[in-house]
Amino acid sequence: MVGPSSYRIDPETKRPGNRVVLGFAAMSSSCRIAPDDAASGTSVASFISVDGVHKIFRRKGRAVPALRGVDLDIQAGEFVSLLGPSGCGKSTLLRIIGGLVEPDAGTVTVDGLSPLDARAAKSFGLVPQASSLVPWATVDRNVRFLSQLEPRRSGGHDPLDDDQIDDLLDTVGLRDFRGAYPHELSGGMQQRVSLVRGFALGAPVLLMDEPFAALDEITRADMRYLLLELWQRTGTTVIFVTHSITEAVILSDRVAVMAAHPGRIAALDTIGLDRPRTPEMEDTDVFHDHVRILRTHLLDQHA
Ligand SMILES: Nc1ncnc2c1ncn2[C@@H]1O[C@H](COP(=O)(O)OP(=O)(O)OP(=O)(O)O)[C@@H](O)[C@H]1O
Repeated sequence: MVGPSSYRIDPETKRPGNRVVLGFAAMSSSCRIAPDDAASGTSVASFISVDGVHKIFRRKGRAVPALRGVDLDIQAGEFVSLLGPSGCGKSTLLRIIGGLVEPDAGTVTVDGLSPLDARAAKSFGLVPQASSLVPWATVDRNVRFLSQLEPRRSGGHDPLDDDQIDDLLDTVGLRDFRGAYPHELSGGMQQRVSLVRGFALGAPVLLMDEPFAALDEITRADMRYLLLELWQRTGTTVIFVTHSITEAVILSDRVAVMAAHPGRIAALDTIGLDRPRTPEMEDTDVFHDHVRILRTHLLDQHA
C-alpha cells in the first residue's frame, strides 16, 4: 500500500491534488521541511510549524510543567493525531497552536503567521469534546451561527457558502434536520452538526479535541468515516486529539505519540494505508501493525 510519504501538495492550491476544495483562499507558505520529505530530499513547505515549545502552568504557587521541547511540522491538508496518556499535554499543544494559550518558550507559525494572527485571520475551526451547540437555535442556525456572528476580517478566510454547507449537511445525513433543535437530536447527530459547523467556517485548520469521546462505539466508528469524508472534500488541515489508537490509525496521515511529565513527542508514526480509508482496512495487517507499534510506544511511556 502507498503510504503518506508519497503525499504531495498541489503547487497551485497548496493542497493535496486529489481532493475537492470547497472554496478556501489560496495559502502562502512558510519554509520548513517536514520530516518525511527531509528524508526523501524533497523540499515541501510546512504549513504549521511548532518549534521548541515549552509550557509551564502555575497552580497554587507550584509549577506544573505541561510541555517541554515540542517540535512538530504539519503540511497543508494533512491529518495529524495527537495520542497519549491523560495529562501529557495534548490539549495544551492544540490550544497553543490555536492561539488560545501562550507558550513560555519556542515558536509556532501557521501559514507563516503567529497563532494569534492566524486566529485573527480566522484560520481555525474548533470541534470540542462535548456538544457546544446553541440549544435555542436550529441545526441550520447552529451551523451558520459563528460565521454570521463574526463578519470576515480583511485577509481572513471566507466561510463556506449556503450550497457548500448544504452539501456538508447532506454528507452527514442531516439535510432533513435543518429545522430541528439540538434537544430533538441524538448525541451522535449533535456531534455531526458540530462537525459540519467546524468545517463551515471555511477555516484552513480544524482543531479537534477528543470530539467523539462521549459517543458509543458504533456511532463513534461511523463518525470517523463522516469526518474523513468532510476532510477529503474540504482539504482542511486537521489536528485531532484522541485516546484511541485505532481511531488515530484509521484517520491519520501521521500520529504523534506524546509522553507525560513533562509532555513531549515521543514518537511519530506515518500511517501506511491508502486514501480514502475504508472500514475494510481495519482488518488488514498494515492497520494492525500500526496499532501494535503505537501501543508499544504508549506502553513505553508507562514503563
Ligand atoms: N490552565 C491550566 N492551569 C494549570 N494546569 C494546567 C492547565 N491546563 C492544563 N494544565 C496541566 O497541564 C498538564 C497537561 O494538560 P492537558 O490538558 O494539556 O493534557 P491532556 O493530554 O490533554 O489530558 P487529557 O487527555 O486528560 O485531556 C496537566 O498536568 C494539566 O493538569
